[in-house]
Amino acid sequence: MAVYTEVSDEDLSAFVAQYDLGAVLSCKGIAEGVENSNFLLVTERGPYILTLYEKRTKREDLPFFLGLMEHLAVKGVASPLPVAGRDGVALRELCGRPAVIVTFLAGMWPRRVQPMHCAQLGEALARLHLAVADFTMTRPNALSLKGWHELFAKSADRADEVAVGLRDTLRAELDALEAHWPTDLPTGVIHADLFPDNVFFRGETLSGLIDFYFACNDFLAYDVAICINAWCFEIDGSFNATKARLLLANYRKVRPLSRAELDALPWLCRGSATRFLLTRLYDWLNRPPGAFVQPKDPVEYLRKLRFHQSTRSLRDYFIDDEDGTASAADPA
Ligand SMILES: Nc1ncnc2c1ncn2[C@@H]1O[C@H](COP(=O)(O)OP(=O)(O)OP(=O)(O)O)[C@@H](O)[C@H]1O
Ligand SMILES: N[C@@H](CCO)C(=O)O
Repeated sequence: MAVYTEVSDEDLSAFVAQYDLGAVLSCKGIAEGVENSNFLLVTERGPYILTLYEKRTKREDLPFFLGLMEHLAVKGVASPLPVAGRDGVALRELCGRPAVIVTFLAGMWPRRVQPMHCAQLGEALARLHLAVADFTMTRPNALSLKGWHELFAKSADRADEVAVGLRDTLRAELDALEAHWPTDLPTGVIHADLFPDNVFFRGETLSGLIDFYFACNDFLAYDVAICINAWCFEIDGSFNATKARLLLANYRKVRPLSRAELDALPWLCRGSATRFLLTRLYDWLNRPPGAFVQPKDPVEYLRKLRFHQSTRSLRDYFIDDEDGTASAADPA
């Protein structure tokens, strides 16, 4: 559970009094997420989400994130909308943290990802990429190559506490990524953290996307790679090619991927695996004492990285046709 900052009843009432939301009926810490402190806030006007932004969400980035959510609402992408106080301001302060109330999105994230979830995700991701094409604010990706090196430097000495040989693996992988990272693919605003717990479904239908706090400008295909890693592996670590094909095929129905983007996918997947391995490793080694949070397993992403490093790479699964179309053949 991620509640790093406790909010007293008095502070909460004074905070909510700045909005036209009526009185607070209840406020409970949310038992999910690792980045920020989230509360389900119920007022006389209904349910909302109260977020207090913690260490990794920089104050100066918040206008970009909130502006993006407002832009998405205008474009009809189902996602939370920041709520402004009576003074018209959405970004406020609570308990010494930047804080925002956003609208509540109904739905549940899928606990067991099925192929049909991946199909809908592919389409929603492509629609998101099209919807942000005219969003004018920008934010560089702080968690790309340079940021990975910085995270590695902070964790290298203790990396082998998590897995023997991890330090050498990461050093070699960062060198390989430096040599192979693409330079001129189509860019735009990406979600950059579209894991199953950030995609809501009502019944079997995708109902919305949340958690835009890693959104940034980067290669659009890198977002696809992040989703392949987050959605298309099974609990036993095996890659599910059916899910990946559905994700890609439905993405490409809305936003075609160029040959260059398809060719780059294996390296984008390795980069994405390295990115989440590094942040999970850092968080694992730097767990705040007493915080009500379950850190995510770094080794899960080490396994995904090893998969992408292996000869049975993505290319073998579906990037094998001359024209870049997905292949149906599974090279068993
Ligand atoms: N707008 C919303 N509507 C409904 N539920 C929400 C909303 N925003 C957040 N939640 C709930 O809070 C949980 C945590 O939110 P969120 O994913 O934004 O937190 P986080 O700390 O940034 O987590 P993550 O580890 O995914 O980065 C979600 O899984 C969801 O249950
Ligand atoms: N989605 C991230 C955590 C939130 O940044 C992970 O699973 O490592």
